[in-house]
Amino acid sequence: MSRVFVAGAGSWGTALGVLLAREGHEVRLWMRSPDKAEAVAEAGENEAYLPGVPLPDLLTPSSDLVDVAGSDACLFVVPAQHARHWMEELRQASSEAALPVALCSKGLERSTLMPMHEVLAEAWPEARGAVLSGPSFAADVARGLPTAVTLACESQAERERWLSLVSAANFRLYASDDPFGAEIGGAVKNVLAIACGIAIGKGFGESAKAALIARGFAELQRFGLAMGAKQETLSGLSGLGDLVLTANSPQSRNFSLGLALGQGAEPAAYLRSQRSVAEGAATARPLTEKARAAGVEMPICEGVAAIVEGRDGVDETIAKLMNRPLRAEGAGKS
Ligand SMILES: NC(=O)C1=CN([C@@H]2O[C@H](COP(=O)(O)OP(=O)(O)OC[C@H]3O[C@@H](n4cnc5c(N)ncnc54)[C@H](O)[C@@H]3O)[C@@H](O)[C@H]2O)C=CC1
Ligand SMILES: O=C(CO)COP(=O)(O)O
Repeated sequence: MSRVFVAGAGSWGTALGVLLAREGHEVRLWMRSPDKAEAVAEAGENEAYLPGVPLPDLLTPSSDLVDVAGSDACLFVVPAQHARHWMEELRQASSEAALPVALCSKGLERSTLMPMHEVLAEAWPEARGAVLSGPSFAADVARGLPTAVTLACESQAERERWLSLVSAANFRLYASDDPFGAEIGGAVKNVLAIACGIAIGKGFGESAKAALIARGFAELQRFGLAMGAKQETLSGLSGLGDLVLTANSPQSRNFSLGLALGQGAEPAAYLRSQRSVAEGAATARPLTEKARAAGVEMPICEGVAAIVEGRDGVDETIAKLMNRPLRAEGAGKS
């Protein structure tokens, strides 16, 4: 039995905490508010983020960051735009310990354009980072439905430790030595899922969505390869696998955001009305800035960035995409 600190008690942090506690690990599920931690403990359930899932006895809700100090491992599940601050806090609370930290958040930091493992390297340099990513809706994992995801880190010994810690009967981990590639897939697919939601919200139908998935995947590969990710990672669970899941289901917050935008919702107002995070909204711009700096074209992601930031309307963006010069298919340069 290990002691695991789960930083972030949204739906995914709670589902992962429940999974580990069911496997016999002692879990501290950290959230910012002491009142909320008390209410969750009393209810025996995280009603706000994962309703209907009883918390196992081995899971203790906590608002105390110092609990990280005695832990064997940390799952980091705080939304990407708040990650740096909480990594710095965890570093202090853990006495700068070289704790194994699995990054489970999917996004790029807006102010620096960095993926989470680069943020971790700056904010908590002693931590030993890994990436846990793949097609996995929190509600599915919490219900014990069969799920497979990627666990990526450079050290083989660390990978093996993570695999034995986090694998469970219906939660299958595949090992990868490409943490950067695993992160890129998760960050980009959220932006593409918004595009697919928009297509459905506009009433364009399944054929249009399939075209967006295929051309979006070409963008994901172009960008990932230019950044040094491995092709096998991009076409694996954390890339193509998660794109297929997220781009096809209203269970996805990113897809649902797109659906609402396609039906005429105003981006900022819609985002303000949501308790849950749709990471693609904040990641779209840093992603496209990073791509442009690397000379990689990502027209679908550019369109999403313009729409969610209110710089362009849905109809204008679609017209621009459809009027691009005709070209050969393939991931290529553009
Ligand atoms: N929900 C899912 O099925 C999955 C989510 N993820 C990723 O996990 C990460 C967390 O998402 P969810 O657990 O779904 O969150 P959520 O959308 O269920 O809840 C948002 C969480 O963010 C917290 N939060 C808001 N402002 C904050 C701040 N300033 N500092 C710290 N925390 C703050 C809220 O308290 C809440 O716990 C995201 O990067 C998401 O992409 C990854 C795989 C699956
Ligand atoms: O990352 C996810 C599933 O793998 C969850 O997707 P959403 O954040 O769009 O709900």
